[in-house]
Amino acid sequence: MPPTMPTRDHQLEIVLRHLWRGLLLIAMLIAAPSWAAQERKVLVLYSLGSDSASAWQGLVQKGLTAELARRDLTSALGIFEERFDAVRVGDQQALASMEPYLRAKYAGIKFDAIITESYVAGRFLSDRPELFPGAQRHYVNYDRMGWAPTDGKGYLVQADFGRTIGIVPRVAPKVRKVVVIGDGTERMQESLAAVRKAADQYRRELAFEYWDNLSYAEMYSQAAQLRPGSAIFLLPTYHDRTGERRRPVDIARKLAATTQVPIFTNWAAVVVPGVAGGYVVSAERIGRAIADILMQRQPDIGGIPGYLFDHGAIQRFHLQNIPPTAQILNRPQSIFRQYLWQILAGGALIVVEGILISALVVSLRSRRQTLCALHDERNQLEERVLQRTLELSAANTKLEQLATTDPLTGIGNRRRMTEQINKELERSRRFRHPLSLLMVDIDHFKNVNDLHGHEAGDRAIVAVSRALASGMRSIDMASRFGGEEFVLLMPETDIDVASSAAERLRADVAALRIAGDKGDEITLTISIGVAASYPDAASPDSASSLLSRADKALYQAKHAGRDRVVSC
Ligand SMILES: Nc1nc2c(ncn2[C@@H]2O[C@H](COP(=O)(O)OP(=O)(O)OP(=O)(O)O)[C@@H](O)[C@H]2O)c(=O)[nH]1
Repeated sequence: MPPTMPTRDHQLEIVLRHLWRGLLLIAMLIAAPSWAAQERKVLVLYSLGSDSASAWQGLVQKGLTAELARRDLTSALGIFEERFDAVRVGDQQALASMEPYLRAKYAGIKFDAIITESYVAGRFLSDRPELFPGAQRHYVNYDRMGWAPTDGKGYLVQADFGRTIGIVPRVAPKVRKVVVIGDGTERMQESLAAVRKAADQYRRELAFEYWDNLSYAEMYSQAAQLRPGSAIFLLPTYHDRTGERRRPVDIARKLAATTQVPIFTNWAAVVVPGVAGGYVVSAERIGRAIADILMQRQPDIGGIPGYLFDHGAIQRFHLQNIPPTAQILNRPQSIFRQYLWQILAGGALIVVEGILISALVVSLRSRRQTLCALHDERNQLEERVLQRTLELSAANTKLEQLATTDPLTGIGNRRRMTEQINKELERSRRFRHPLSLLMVDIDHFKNVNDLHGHEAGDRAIVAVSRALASGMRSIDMASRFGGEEFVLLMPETDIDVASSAAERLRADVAALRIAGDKGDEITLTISIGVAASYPDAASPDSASSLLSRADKALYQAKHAGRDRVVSC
């Protein structure tokens, strides 16, 4: 049939339904805190014990506390809980002393409501209408299909054995035989009857065998012999044929370790690692339903059963077609999920370290660049300073040279000669050598200037200076001491050698022929006064005393007629 468009009435209905849900939600949100504020007093009666021996009770409690925590009611003072511990001590023993105990304990408390967790507690309350008068009664029941209370509100969790059996051929299509494990108790037989009825519709594809009258030893031994193609459907049994009592969860564990075939069940608490699972009643959801009743909300009883499977068993028995709504237990976490926080923390650390290292690298690089720039700058500066120093030194040398050089002849001037005389006197004293000094003066030079002009006079002075300089040893020194006057210094030379040298020089100058301006030739003569200083003399010479003695000798040479050498 083709889909039809919603009518106007239908649309209105949808809007009203949404509006109603919204109002209900607001009312519930307001109700939760007001419940706590008014502090209703509610007694929850459990059929089961509260210790670790009861896996089922543990899960119910988990669901209840989780739901209360979600509603922020964990610390509400008005919630009371009592337990019959029916499984461990037996129904009758559990019931026997509960009434006087409750009457005595809660004599001063008026409960607003009593909630029973399952049949034993429910039957106890239902059989005692005078207990806790005025309290509303809520009966949660998931194990006795044939019983319904008349004095309060019943919440029957429908055990759907059709679905619990129907899931077997769906997930394990090769299974041909299902072994149903139960016990001989009245309650179990009631359940087994329902299972038989449900199994009827699968009798063409599955053969059923019922193990409800075996000892535990027989059960495990037979289970070990089951071959692939079979499956076990384990009901929550607490007894064997001999009356021995064991918890369903322990039986399930032992069976899972013993048999080679998948184990299905209708109880969430039995789905331990190795048990396949199935369509089960969830104890945790029963706990949440009790919490809802406690808070005066409508519990989701229909949502209590659901598909639940063990991941390991799915793998081991290659189960397929698992319903998508199924809850999968013991699924191994991926390495990523397992170490998510460590990975995130490690990643964050790496990022932070990366940022720090980058900052450090940037800072180091910029520091290095700054240092390089500084280094370059310093090098350039040092180079410039060196250059300037060299230039200055060269300039100083030049200045010094200029200051001590005669510009006309290029030989040393009076200043340089005076310094040199002092140095050589010092050396002469230290090395005990004689030192001779020659004072040379061109004769009648005024006439040269007058006759040939000043420029020719200059050329004559230069010619004499060269003749003197080239006529001496390399360790001797010539200087122009004044206008046409020269002083020659001869280290390590005594008066006789100096006089001979002077004679030779005088002859050299006399041999000079200097070109005049008019094509004529100029000839010159010189007069020389020689003086010598001896280190072991009675009174050691100074520069001026040595010069003075040579000057006197020169004066004598001039006075004696010029063009001659006089020693003293
Ligand atoms: N052309 C030239 N003449 C100079 C220079 N220096 C000094 N004279 C001249 O040298 C002459 C020196 O003359 P005097 O001191 O009288 O001595 P003289 O004429 O040489 O006579 P005696 O020394 O007594 O033989 C002067 O006329 C100076 O002008 C110079 O650099 N160039």
